[in-house]
Amino acid sequence: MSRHQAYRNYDYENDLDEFDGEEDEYGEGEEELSPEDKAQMDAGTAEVRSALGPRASKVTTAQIQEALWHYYYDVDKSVAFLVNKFIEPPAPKPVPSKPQGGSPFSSSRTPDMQHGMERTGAEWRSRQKEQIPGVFTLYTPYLVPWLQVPDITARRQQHFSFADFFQDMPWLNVPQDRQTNFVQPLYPRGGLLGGSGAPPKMSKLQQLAAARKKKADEQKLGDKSKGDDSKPQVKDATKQMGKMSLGLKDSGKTPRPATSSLPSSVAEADVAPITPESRKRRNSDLLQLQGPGAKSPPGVPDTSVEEPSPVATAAPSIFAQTLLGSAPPAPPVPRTFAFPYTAFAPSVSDAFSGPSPDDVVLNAQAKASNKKLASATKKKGGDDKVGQAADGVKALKVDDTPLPKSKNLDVLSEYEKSKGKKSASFVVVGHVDAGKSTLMGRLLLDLNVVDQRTIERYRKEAEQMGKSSFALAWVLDQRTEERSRGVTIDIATNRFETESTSFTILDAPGHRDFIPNMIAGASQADFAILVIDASTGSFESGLKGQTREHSLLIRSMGVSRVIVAVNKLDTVGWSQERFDEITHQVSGFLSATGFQLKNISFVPVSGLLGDNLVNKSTDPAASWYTGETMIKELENSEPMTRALDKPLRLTISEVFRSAQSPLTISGRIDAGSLQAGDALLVQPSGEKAYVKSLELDSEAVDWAVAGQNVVIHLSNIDPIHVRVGDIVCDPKAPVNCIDTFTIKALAFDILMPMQVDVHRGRMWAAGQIVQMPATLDKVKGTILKKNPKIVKPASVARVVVKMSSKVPLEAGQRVVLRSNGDTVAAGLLE
Ligand SMILES: Nc1nc2c(ncn2[C@@H]2O[C@H](COP(=O)(O)OP(=O)(O)OP(=O)(O)O)[C@@H](O)[C@H]2O)c(=O)[nH]1
Repeated sequence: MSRHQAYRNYDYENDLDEFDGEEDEYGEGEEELSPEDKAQMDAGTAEVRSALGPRASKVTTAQIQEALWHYYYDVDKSVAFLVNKFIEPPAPKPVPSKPQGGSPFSSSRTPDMQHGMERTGAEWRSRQKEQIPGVFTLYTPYLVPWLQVPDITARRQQHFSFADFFQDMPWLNVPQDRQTNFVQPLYPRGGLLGGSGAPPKMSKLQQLAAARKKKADEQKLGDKSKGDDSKPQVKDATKQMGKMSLGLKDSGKTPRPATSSLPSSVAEADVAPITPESRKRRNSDLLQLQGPGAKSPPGVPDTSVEEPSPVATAAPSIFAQTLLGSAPPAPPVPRTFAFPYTAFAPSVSDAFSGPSPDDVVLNAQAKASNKKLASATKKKGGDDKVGQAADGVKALKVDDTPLPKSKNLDVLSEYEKSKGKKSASFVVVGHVDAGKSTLMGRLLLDLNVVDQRTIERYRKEAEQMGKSSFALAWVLDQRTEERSRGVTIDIATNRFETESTSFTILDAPGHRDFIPNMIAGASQADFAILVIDASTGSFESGLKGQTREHSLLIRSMGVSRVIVAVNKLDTVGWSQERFDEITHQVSGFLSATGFQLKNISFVPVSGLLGDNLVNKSTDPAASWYTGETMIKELENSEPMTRALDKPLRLTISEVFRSAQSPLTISGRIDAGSLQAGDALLVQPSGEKAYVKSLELDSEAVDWAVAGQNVVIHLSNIDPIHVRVGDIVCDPKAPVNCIDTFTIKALAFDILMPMQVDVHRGRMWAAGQIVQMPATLDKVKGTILKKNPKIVKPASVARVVVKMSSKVPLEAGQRVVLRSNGDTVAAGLLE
């Protein structure tokens, strides 16, 4: 039950009913006698009456019972009380008109009352309603219930005055003798270790000892002045004391005003003033100790001059002085300390007297090439060596490798003139185990890119690992881990040629853990092959899995043409019905994703058996299909329009060492062109490099244009500045590194200000959605709502993302946003 429900259901009426009993003025109900009390009271009343005899008529039953209650049914006490108060009261004493000192608090507590104070407060209150006649009750319920004073009736009769009652309270007329005298407390004395505090009082014995010591000190000083060396032990002890009392001088020298915190004897002493001169002197002493040539290192501030005012040092305590006498004068102790390395100054200064290892290398290079690069090393010794060695290091940084020669070709006109094949890249996507790698392996086998013997070898090896069905997939899955696990992990590239086109395969992993690699593949593709597993149940599970996500991603990456390979139809007996069902469903969600139906083709295939890949299926069960083979569909696919005349942009997909260069890169040219000898800029490192040579399809070429996958051998750059995912660009029109960008994003999931991973090709960076300025109309791009708090899935929104570091990004590029392993959005940089 919630608290609100509990409050709602609370039965106030009922609970209040429980307290509707009569309450007295003190908030408590009247107490009634228990049956036992009542019986005891009745018996006690009878006993009191019989004890009083005929006098019993002079008291009422109530008075008897009150007395009994008061005295805990003690009949004798009750009788005595009744006799004294009601039957034979004593004659009233004369009451003084004014109280003579003292307090009614102490005087009014009669023995009678003190006995009676054995009842509880509640009992007192209950009794009030039945007061004994003639008893004045000054009742203060919480503070002084015992102020019920039965014997002050007389005072009441004389007009009780509160002013009199409080006459000597502290805030009124307090007599002098009752006023408080505040005595300063005794604080613990300091001074044992020379701390603060007044000089401690000395006992007579201590005074005697001190006087003796003083006398002995005076005698010692006299002896010293005479050159008397007869008491070495005392002298040693004094020396030790001198060491303890650093900075103390004899009272006769350079007196300083005594401070109130020091004992008089100590106040006579003084802390030796530490002047800049004394510090300098001390430092020079130290440097002398360290050896000739030692000096403060350059750039190190001279603290001996700049040190602030001296710090007071501890003086010997009175106790110590009593035992050992006052401290003799001691030399001032430096408060500066030498820098630790100044002690090794000679060796430091010698460090650059000879040629450095760099100099040695430079000299060797100069000898070999008859260049005089190492002129700086001619001079030996001296302070200039440091600068010269630095020059040598600088010289090392400059790569003296001759710049590669350029033919200065007009690449675009060369490209126009060339009658070469068109080149196209396609990415193979689909749910895990849909048969992507097997399909591509079979395609390469049927195209004779891979020979049958290789496949047989793979088959045997795969059989040994219990994965014989993966033999064709091994054509693409080359990594040991991929083969042992039976899954593609990274993008596998391969290439083949047809009569008209040079194709690059980008085989993407289907497993959701490797989506970033799939994104990298999709970012390089002109079109895509979407592989669907047609076997029973697999198509359905694939639709829930990566089939849909991959479709969204390739569209988001700008791929508009897709060939759907309805695979493994051999497992369903080449069922046309199954094919039609899959075609219907997939075309539905692909068109919903943004693909145009005219750009979607469906081919029923068996990657394992090779049906309808390069050759038409010979299976009679597949005779119903009259369409194109997979390879024909590929050839019919036009690659994307190339941005040939734009500045060079290439995303590095591989970095490796080759026979031609210690630094070779490969990647697809996204825009522009390049030729051997060109200068390149690598971002984000900002380092310049040169194209030593380049290759297309394993053949050396002079130039390459957008859309081609090229291998570039670089020179004049350190490999540490080049990484996979970096952008190679034209130094004259470089891509800038930014940390904040705005994209027009298609939301795959709910978007809100949140942490995201930003993917662009192989580049990855941590980021955060910091703003969502608007949701947009999908078709027109007009603003639907400004500053939405969240963006729903399948909506298009303008989103601002801030990354943790600067990365090369520019307008027109496509990025994917992922969060917690899921793709949440993808879009185009604005
Ligand atoms: N019967 C039959 N089996 C196939 C066919 N194509 C692939 N397979 C089998 O499906 C399994 C998975 O094949 P892969 O090529 O590794 O699948 P994949 O899509 O590349 O897998 P990932 O890249 O790891 O997502 C293998 O055992 C193949 O032999 C086919 O057309 N028919």
